[in-house]
Amino acid sequence: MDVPLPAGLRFAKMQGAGNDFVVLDLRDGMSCPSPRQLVALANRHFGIGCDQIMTIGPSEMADAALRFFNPDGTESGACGNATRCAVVWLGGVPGRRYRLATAAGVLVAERLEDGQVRVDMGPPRLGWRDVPLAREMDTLALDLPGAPVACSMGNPHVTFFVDDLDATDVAGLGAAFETNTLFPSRANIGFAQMTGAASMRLFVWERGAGATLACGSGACAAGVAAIRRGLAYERIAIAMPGGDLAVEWRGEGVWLSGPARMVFEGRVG
Ligand SMILES: N[C@H](CCC[C@H](N)C(=O)O)C(=O)O
Repeated sequence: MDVPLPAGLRFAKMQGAGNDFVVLDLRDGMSCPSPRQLVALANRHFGIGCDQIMTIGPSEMADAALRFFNPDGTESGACGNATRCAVVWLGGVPGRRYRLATAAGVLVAERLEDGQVRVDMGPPRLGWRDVPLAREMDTLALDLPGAPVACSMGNPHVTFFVDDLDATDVAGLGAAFETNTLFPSRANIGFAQMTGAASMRLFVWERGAGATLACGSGACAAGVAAIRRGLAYERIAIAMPGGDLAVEWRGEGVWLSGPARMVFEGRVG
């Protein structure tokens, strides 16, 4: 890891349910680090360390434009927890609706009176080409062991329903399925255990990041999967290792709610 870090780069460290982010505000003209520098900044030993880097840029059609980069340097079209953190960074005025331009579309988000932040992640894309899959298949039960459910939230998600999450090899199975040839863009792999008609436990192995303490778009995908399978109704409480999220889906946009916190601000040496 001999990539020189961009000296003087100002950043913020934020987290949502333990999913942690380096936030780079480029709206005042600060240049975006190179892809190799982004990888170095995300490294937890040689850099700042995070699950994703989020850049916040100017936008003519929204309050800001967001981009998301995994620690392996790949860019994602969606990142639910980072999007929620962006609302806090932009001021987080309760009751104000923030419009955030992303590769998956312009999302609407707001700070709730209890301090949590919720975002409309847009509708799930349920077709096999949307995920995307390498060949035509029913996304409600993929032709894979465990017959998982697939969708896109602007990024590809596959959700397995398991009886005992603690007995599930999340890292081994997650890494194997992430790069399965059925997923030409790879995939985020979720493992969900229903704990009631309106609740589940969820672990996610993230594409390009590995196991994280929470995954916002993964929670949306798992909630949609449960509702499509008839395992839950419109709103689901989702307990993840780093904290609790909530997902609501009534057939249109998927609303993701949860905590979003500033941790510290810093400057690269
Ligand atoms: N690793 C994901 C992006 C981050 C998703 C997650 N952190 C979230 O909150 O949605 C991907 O490559 O699609």
